[in-house]
Formats: sequence, structure tokens, C-alpha cells
Amino acid sequence: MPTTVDDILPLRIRDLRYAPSGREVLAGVDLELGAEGITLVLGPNGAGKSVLLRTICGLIRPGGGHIEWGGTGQGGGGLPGHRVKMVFQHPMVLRASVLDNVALGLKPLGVARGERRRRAQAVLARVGLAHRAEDSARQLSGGEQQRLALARAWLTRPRLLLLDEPTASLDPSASAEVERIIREIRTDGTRILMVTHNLGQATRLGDDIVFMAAGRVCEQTPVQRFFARPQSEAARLFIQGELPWKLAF
Ligand SMILES: Nc1ncnc2c1ncn2[C@@H]1O[C@H](COP(=O)(O)OP(=O)(O)OP(=O)(O)O)[C@@H](O)[C@H]1O
Repeated sequence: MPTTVDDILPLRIRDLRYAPSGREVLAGVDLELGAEGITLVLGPNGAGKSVLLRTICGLIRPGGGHIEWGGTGQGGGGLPGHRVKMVFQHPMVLRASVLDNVALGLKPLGVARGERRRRAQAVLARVGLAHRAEDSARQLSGGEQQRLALARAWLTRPRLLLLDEPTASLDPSASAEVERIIREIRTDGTRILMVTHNLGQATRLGDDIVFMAAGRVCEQTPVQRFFARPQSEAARLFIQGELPWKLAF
């Protein structure tokens, strides 16, 4: 039986460092992501969670360390193109229709215009925005814009999706809808690494938790064990609401 070599996962990160102007923002991050599931990144403000995601997707160049993509054993830190996508707390929305905003995701892949629009329409139906396809994207609510951003990322069937607080500005019902979409994207075969400050959301969505403080990963633990018996003192204080809002670097 032929074996498929996964060019993205597992993802192995070793001793990742980033110190702009000499201040350590990532102070030696070790992390491993297996082939499936949803990993939630928790930690206090300033822990380096967003910087870690931006470094993984190539928006920030690390000062040191190693990112190894996939099961080939070949590392080097190069990003394997469109197979890794990131969605931000405030999504980028162009002055164009909802459909064109989503179809845009397929343009770099050389997909013909008609096919781009057909696939965009199909993914819009999956995020509940099919009826808004021809509306101006800038007229969408915050929750709808976030669903648009998820649709644009989902359209390309990424192997790994990085989500930086995608529900931080949303009300509970809009958040619940985004959580439903995230679960569907995962079921479709996309690995998810997501930052959140919402502990309820972490228990609802997460398979495991990566807890960060002061630019390091303190622990990576299955979700139920994390909340019942965190391994690190920093995580225990964080769960109890007693960790200082920002740890000194
Ligand atoms: N592009 C950047 N270049 C240099 N420093 C940065 C950059 N982005 C963030 N920082 C700094 O790195 C530190 C960690 O920021 P980061 O946004 O990763 O924290 P976070 O854990 O995501 O916090 P929050 O929960 O508040 O979003 C902060 O002190 C921030 O000012």
C-alpha cells in the first residue's frame, strides 16, 4: 500500500527564539503538533502566543531555533506555501463582494475564475453566508467577517490552520457559530492551532492545550488533564486567575 508523506505534519519546533531589540519575546519555544486535532494556545497577555503563530506561518523571521515540517525528517524552517493559513482576530476584508473576497484565496493557485467562484459559493454555504455572496464584504458584521475569513482559508484546504483569537470581539452566538465552523474544518482534515483567552472555549474545542508564559511553552497537555491537573505552577495559577496579568521577561 503506498504511503503518503505528509509535507506539513508532524510539525516540530525546537528552541525557537525571537528577540527584537534584544528583548526576548520567544525565549526558546519547544512544541510538537501531531497529524490531527485542535490545539489551543493559552497564556497571559504578552506571553508570545501571537508572535509564535506569526513565526510559524512565516510572517516573523525567528532569531534562532528550528522548525521542522512533516514526516520526511527534512527541516530547515522553510514554509510549505499555501498549505499553512492564518486567520487573525480582525480579518482582512477587501472593498469587494463577499464572493470575490473568498474566491481571492484560490487566485495564487492558478484556478480559473469560473471555478474559483463556484468553489467560493460552495464554501460560503458551509459558513452560512451563501445569501450574502453578492453583498459588499465591508457591510458584514464582525462575526460575519470572521466567517468570511474562515471560508477564504478553508477554500484552499490547508493542512494547518493558525487562528489568533478568532472570537475575541464576537458575542456568544457569533462565537458559537465560529466554533461550529472550526470543528467542521477540523473534521475536513485540517489541523488547527488556535490562540484563545476563553477557557470555556478551550474545553469545548481543544484536544490539547499548549500553555505559554514569558516566551516559553510551559506545558502541552490533553485538555481535560490540563484543567484538572496542570503540570506547571504557572498554568495552575493562570487557571485559578492568580497569575500576574503579564510575567516579566
Ligand atoms: N512583530 C513584533 N515585533 C516585536 N515585538 C513584538 C511583535 N509583536 C509582538 N511583539 C511583542 O512581543 C510580546 C508578545 O506579544 P504577543 O502579541 O505574542 O503576546 P500574546 O501572548 O499574544 O498576548 P495577548 O494575549 O495580549 O494577545 C509583546 O511584548 C509584544 O509587544
